[in-house]
Amino acid sequence: MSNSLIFVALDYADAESAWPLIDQLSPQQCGLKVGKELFTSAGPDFVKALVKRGFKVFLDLKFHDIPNTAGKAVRAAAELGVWMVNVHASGGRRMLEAARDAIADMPNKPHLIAVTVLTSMTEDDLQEIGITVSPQQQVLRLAQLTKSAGLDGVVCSAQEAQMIAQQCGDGFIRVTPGIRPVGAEQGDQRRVMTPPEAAALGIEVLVIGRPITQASDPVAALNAIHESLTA
Ligand SMILES: O=c1ccn([C@@H]2O[C@H](COP(=O)(O)O)[C@@H](O)[C@H]2O)c(=O)[nH]1
Repeated sequence: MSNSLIFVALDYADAESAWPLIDQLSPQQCGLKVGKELFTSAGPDFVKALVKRGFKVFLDLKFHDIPNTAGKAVRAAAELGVWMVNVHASGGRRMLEAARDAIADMPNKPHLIAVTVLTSMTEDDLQEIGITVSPQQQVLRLAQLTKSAGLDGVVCSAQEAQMIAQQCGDGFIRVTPGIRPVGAEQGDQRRVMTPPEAAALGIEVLVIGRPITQASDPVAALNAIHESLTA
């Protein structure tokens, strides 16, 4: 049996388009990830409705701003009752610490994690923005910064998950998008892995969007992924 949680990335244009799938899901099957597109159109009340239904919600807004603004945004996100919120690690130590401090007094505070290197990015993409190390090296640098700033974990690709466990220790949450079942379209993702391979690494959270949401039968696609983890 796999210990990896699957979060379905609800990358829909609006709440109306997202509800038909949500209505067929249960909190025992998966968590739900709400990103920039759906949050911008559906807003905080939609997120609260998912929380009220008992789902673990990952509010994936990837805040990246000056420390004061990022901290206040993280606090506002946490007050929606979500399970996990995130910022970009490249915002730097003071921003990460401001985000951490902004929710420190909350009794049921969400997990606070930081994005390292987007799973869509390659070494060439990093070069173009002036980062002259490999994605792996940059992920490690940002994961170590995130850990030392007192956050709970990182978003990385599954390809870096083992290295992060070795360097940052058990209990540091690894959240991995870029998960693609065999035969699924890669799309814009570049650093990818299949669900069984990722689960075998003990990755805590697998984020899966289009392979589920764009399948002709999304619930069957999710069930097939679950079955592939235990096969
Ligand atoms: O590095 C990152 C950080 C976040 N994401 C998000 O995860 C999902 C992936 O969706 P797929 O359809 O399975 O590609 C999407 O919401 C991204 O915004 C990421 O892919 N990589």
